[in-house]
Amino acid sequence: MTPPVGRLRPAHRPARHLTDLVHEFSLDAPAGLDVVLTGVAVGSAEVEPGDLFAALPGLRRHGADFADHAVRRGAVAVLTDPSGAEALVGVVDVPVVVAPDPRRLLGAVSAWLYGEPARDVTLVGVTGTNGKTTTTYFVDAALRAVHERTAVIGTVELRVGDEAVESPRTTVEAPVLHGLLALMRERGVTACSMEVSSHAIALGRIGGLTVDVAGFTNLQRDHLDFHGDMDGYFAAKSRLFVPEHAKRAVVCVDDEWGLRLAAQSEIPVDTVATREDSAGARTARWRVTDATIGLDGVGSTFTLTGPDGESVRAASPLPGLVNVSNAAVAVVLAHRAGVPLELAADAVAHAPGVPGRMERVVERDERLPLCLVDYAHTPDALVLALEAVRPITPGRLVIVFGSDGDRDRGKRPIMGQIAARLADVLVVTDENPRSEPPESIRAAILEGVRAERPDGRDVHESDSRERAVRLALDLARPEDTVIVTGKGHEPTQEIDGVFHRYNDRDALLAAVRAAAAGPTSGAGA
Ligand SMILES: CC(=O)N[C@H]1[C@@H](OP(=O)(O)OP(=O)(O)OC[C@H]2O[C@@H](n3ccc(=O)[nH]c3=O)[C@H](O)[C@@H]2O)O[C@H](CO)[C@@H](O)[C@@H]1O[C@H](C)C(=O)N[C@@H](C)C(=O)N[C@H](CCC(=O)O)C(=O)O
Ligand SMILES: Nc1ncnc2c1ncn2[C@@H]1O[C@H](COP(=O)(O)OP(=O)(O)OP(=O)(O)O)[C@@H](O)[C@H]1O
Repeated sequence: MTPPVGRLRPAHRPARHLTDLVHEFSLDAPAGLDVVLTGVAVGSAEVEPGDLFAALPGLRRHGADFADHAVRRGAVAVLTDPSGAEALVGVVDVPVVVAPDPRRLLGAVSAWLYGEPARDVTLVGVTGTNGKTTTTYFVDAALRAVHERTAVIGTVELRVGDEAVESPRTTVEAPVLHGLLALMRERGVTACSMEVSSHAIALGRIGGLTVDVAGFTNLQRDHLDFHGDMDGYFAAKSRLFVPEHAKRAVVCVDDEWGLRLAAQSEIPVDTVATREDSAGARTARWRVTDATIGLDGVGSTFTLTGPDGESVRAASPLPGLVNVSNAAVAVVLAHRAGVPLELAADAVAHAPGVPGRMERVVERDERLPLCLVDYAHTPDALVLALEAVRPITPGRLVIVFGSDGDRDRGKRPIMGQIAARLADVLVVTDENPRSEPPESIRAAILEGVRAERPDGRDVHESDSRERAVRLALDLARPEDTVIVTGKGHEPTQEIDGVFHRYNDRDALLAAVRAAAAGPTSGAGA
């Protein structure tokens, strides 16, 4: 897939006067200076000629430190806060406009610059710890049933109509978002489903955006390094469910967080209970019943019943009960976004696979085990992924996994313990170690593994993810299942500031080719 740089804006650029911007948003600006703005950017490396550069105060640096770079790349004006403006005196020779909190304003500024493109697109936004990507793709499948051209914004890709580029993150910065929406308008795309991360909400990336329907999947332990505690994390998520950002909501009430969100919501809410034993099963407007896991382990069927007695027989095309949940939420989201219920259910049932989400890379045959790639990288997601795979595994369950560096350290031993409890053969390896020593991350995981399995039986460690995958293939017999978790679709592995091209699916396929070519020597325990 094409890397994203330079491919995200409409061909016909806007042209808006800085003086109009200053007037519209009551900014502080030097008198008498005007320039024409044809775009907006938040990172200096993404600046294109004619852009307004937003120099924002960051967690580590101030964007004003990079204004010079932005101007050299062609920025014609800078939007910043008072301390940025002070730092820029005599540094850049373009107009500097000042707002007390430019990050909060940036979404609205971007929407204004591009002529409010979101108004021309039916928008579904999905948030929650797990299931955003899967649900977003299911929603897209349903939207396609009534919209000729659709778009997807999320972790895996940015897709507008038929064109897709790699996504830099789950939810792009506000200027990129509104640029994408303008591109959609230009290309006749009339519906978009997007993932909304908690970081995006906290950092104002959804400023200037009101989605038609906002969806909530669940809240589980993750990102506590950024949000502090679960209440802080919940508070960030719930800021999507306010009139400024969403017209209505579809909230999964399988957990207490969903119930809490629905209870406090100021916008109309459709609650969905996707398990008969879930927290909101008795009170939810929409309910899933009769969920049956398919015998081939591929999909599941279920009945979805609505508040007005409507009922459809529906299906999830991916294994596991979590995907019943994602499919049910997606059907209700698409229905509330204007897709007839039966049509939405049918489209979700036939949705194509989602890259890196329970993706079947190698099918079981007389020589090879079933091999899957899954993005589970939180304790809860790991439990659910392993539980989903067990029923379709006649032999042993072999897992290759690790945990990210520079992120929530507390979950590492927990992940180790879960893998030791629910899988048979473990290959502990690296994920994205980032700035941390990879061996210390593995050591923390192995501590959890030992707590569950003190004799260290069938536990292996490898300092190379490629070799770990190969080792798993070597160890597995045809009746076993190999599942590689944690990185999903990711096209790179981040080690010490360098992004190496790496992908679990490719590594599995390479390991299969190597196995076909002859015996190998993997890295052992
Ligand atoms: C923790 C976090 O989200 N940080 C975001 C934050 O960065 P920051 O405050 O640390 O920025 P900084 O490095 O101090 O720099 C300050 C300013 O200088 C600018 N700058 C910096 C360097 C440079 O060369 N040129 C330049 O212009 C930066 O764009 C920034 O505006 O603001 C920046 C833009 O203003 C974001 O790019 C950055 O996201 C970073 C890249 C990131 O990795 N974010 C992740 C954690 C994230 O957002 N993840 C979620 C998904 C989470 C999940 O569900 O798994 C996502 O939506 O992708
Ligand atoms: N509804 C769900 N509840 C719990 N776990 C889930 C659910 N849906 C998917 N998962 C698990 O979480 C993993 C990530 O799923 P998905 O990519 O759809 O979520 P996400 O919210 O987009 O994650 P991220 O924000 O980290 O990209 C899956 O690979 C699966 O193991």
